[in-house]
Amino acid sequence: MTSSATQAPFDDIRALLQSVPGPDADAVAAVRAREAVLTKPMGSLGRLEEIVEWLAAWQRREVPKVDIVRVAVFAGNHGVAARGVSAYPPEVTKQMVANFTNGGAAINQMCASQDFSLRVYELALDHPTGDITETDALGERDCAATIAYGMEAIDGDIDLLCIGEMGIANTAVAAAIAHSLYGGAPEDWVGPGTGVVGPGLQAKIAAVDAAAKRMKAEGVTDGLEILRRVGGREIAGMAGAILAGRHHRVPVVVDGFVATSAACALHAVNPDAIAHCIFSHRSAEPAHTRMLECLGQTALLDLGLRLGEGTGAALAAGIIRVAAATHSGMATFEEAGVAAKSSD
Ligand SMILES: Cc1cc2ncn([C@H]3O[C@H](COP(=O)(O)O)[C@@H](O)[C@H]3O)c2cc1C
Ligand SMILES: O=C(O)c1cccnc1
Repeated sequence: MTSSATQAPFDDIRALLQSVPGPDADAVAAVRAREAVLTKPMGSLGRLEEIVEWLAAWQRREVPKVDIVRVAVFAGNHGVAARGVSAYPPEVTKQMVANFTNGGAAINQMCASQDFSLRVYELALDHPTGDITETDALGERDCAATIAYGMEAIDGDIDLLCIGEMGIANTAVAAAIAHSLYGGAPEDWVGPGTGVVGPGLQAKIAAVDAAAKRMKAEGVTDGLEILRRVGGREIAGMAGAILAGRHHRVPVVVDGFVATSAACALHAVNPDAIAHCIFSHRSAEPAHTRMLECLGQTALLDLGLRLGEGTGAALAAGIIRVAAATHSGMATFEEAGVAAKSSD
């Protein structure tokens, strides 16, 4: 036993990451058995059928349901924003949080129109993280506390959690995480984000390069360490929400490029820790495709989205809800008096 005096802030999180429960094989078998007798040709609902199996595995329900959906948006500010790596000024983070509260953002409409609840987690917006080109974004205690705070997104009775973010400059930070974890060239991971071009784009490439070089020079390869040193509070919060979802039978829909970087950090520690996650969409941020490849994931949608805020996740959750309702509501061949397949 480690005594509390010698315990490091990340110890509990590492223990949770290494003790993730596996899928519910009985629930998956029940879904497959029912799928085989529903009034449609086998496999004809394509990926929707896989989604229902995935829900069963992680909700641990033989008949999955998606009645209560929550969207959790984590907001943070970044020291590296001062380097001009975004097309927008850092004040926009706080202003957009107010917009969320007042119901004016894109994610508000997507939640309202689908009857999803929206929670916004403001993470020390007046205290930006350290500039990752020169120093660590967060101390271990601060990062661990933010991950723990993110775990609260799972409280109450929910069937599905969508995670999203708001934080000016966070596509640079997500790129720094990916470049530190997966190597390559900084240009492989840097894109326009909110629309940065010219000198701003060059500054963004230089910042991501410097952050990843710092990790290389210090020999840092651990996912949680990379998250705290070149990541940010909203990304740590999303990592916590993903981890809590797994331990509380709540599957998680991960939004675009920035949200995926939180999954990358966890995946680097334990690849199985994100098996209960689905990736909502392929972001128009070019490096998202490469990031998804590193995780071995295929996103559900490809709509040219490049917003964040959980918007892609909320759209995907609508489809996931329909997949569950279709599976649970359909009649079997026997119930409907429809002739089953005549031959193989
Ligand atoms: C008005 C506005 C609303 C947003 N909603 C999400 N983002 C998105 O853009 C930011 C990341 O891009 P970058 O790294 O280029 O700053 C994040 O806040 C992300 O959620 C927004 C950005 C803006 C300007
Ligand atoms: O895909 C994303 O998460 C994204 C892309 C651009 C800007 N903000 C977020």
